[in-house]
Amino acid sequence: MAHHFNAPCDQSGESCPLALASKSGQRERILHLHHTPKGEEYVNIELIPLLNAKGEQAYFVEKMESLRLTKGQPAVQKLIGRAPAFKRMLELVARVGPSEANVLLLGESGTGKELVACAVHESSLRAHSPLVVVECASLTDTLFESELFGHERGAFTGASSSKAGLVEAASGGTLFLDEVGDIPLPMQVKLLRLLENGTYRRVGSTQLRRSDVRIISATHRDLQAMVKERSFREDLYFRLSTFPIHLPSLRERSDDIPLISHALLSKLAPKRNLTVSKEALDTLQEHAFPGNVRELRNVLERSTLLCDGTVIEKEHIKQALGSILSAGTPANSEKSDEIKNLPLLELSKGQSLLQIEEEAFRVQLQAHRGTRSQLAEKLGISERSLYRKLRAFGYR
Ligand SMILES: Nc1ncnc2c1ncn2[C@@H]1O[C@H](COP(=O)(O)OP(=O)(O)OP(=O)(O)O)[C@@H](O)[C@H]1O
Repeated sequence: MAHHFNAPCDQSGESCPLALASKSGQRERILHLHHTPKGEEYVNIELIPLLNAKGEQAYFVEKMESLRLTKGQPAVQKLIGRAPAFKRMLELVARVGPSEANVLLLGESGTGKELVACAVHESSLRAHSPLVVVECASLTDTLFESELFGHERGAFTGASSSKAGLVEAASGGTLFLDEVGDIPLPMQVKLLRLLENGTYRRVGSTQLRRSDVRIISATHRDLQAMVKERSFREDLYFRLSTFPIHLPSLRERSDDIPLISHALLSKLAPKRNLTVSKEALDTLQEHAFPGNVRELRNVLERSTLLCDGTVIEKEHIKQALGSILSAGTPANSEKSDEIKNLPLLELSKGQSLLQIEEEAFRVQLQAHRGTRSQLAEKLGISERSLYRKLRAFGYR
């Protein structure tokens, strides 16, 4: 069978489109993972019941369609996972992709929001036009407007020529607003106008311009709470969240860890044919992974360096995890000495974890002499998370 089960799909943990359509008596659509001569691919299956003269279900029309492929390796195929929570998420992606609805991706850092945004764009009718990513967290208030909407020559000091904004660059395609919760309030009004009327003005111009973009936005923040505390406009929230999709954390789909680990290892060390022992996988599955797939990737990368053979063992994983966890469980004595020599932070009584993080962050920031991307790498976080922290701790 295309889905590689010995029994029908509904007896193998998947929903059966035929069973659903015969029960509901109406059109049903579902996403299945099929094994084809080209490899595994996600297929949209649509079942439509046809009635006979007596109004009884007599036939079913079945339509199968691969998720649209537009690039060498489409984003949806880079998204690895089979766990029920992950499949439910992918099903929503397949459902909303071909529509024009604005999508809001909600999920912790490292859960794959950018990959999902690409998958939505690639499965849309806009797939052959650009997908333009706007890192909202990295833009200051003034930069935000000119980056997004462009500016005219002389609009501000340094504007020696006019420049098109990202909205214009995305025309006909998709604008991905990453970390949309970080958009400053005055800019939220301008974004709202773009969403409501499809119009905007370049900085320094009175001319109203039109734009045809679909908006996908993403955030790890609780936007509803931000609306309640009035730091995010309610009208904008409703416009952006026509179709919200929750991206499951790795904790919610720890069954996927073996599969993702295997795929990541073949990319991290393509020539080494590495496998992960059962005990090592158990250790990975017990870990909470606050940094989700990005963190798993880092842990595995470290493990490949710690392992000389072809099997990554529990000890390698523990050591790799130990170097990102607190000094509590040093993996070896050398490490323990290294940790002992670290400067101790003076903690005052009642200091919150956030204050401790802020203090540690400040120390690292002041000592750092390289680029921001090097600092992010050193801290084991994404550059976007670094910008978020800089903003949260008031450095910009
Ligand atoms: N399901 C997945 N399968 C394979 N790789 C994944 C998956 N989800 C995320 N990744 C990988 O994890 C890393 C982080 O993904 P991505 O940048 O899309 O996350 P994010 O949610 O946008 O994180 P952040 O908000 O911190 O930027 C990337 O290297 C991505 O390729």
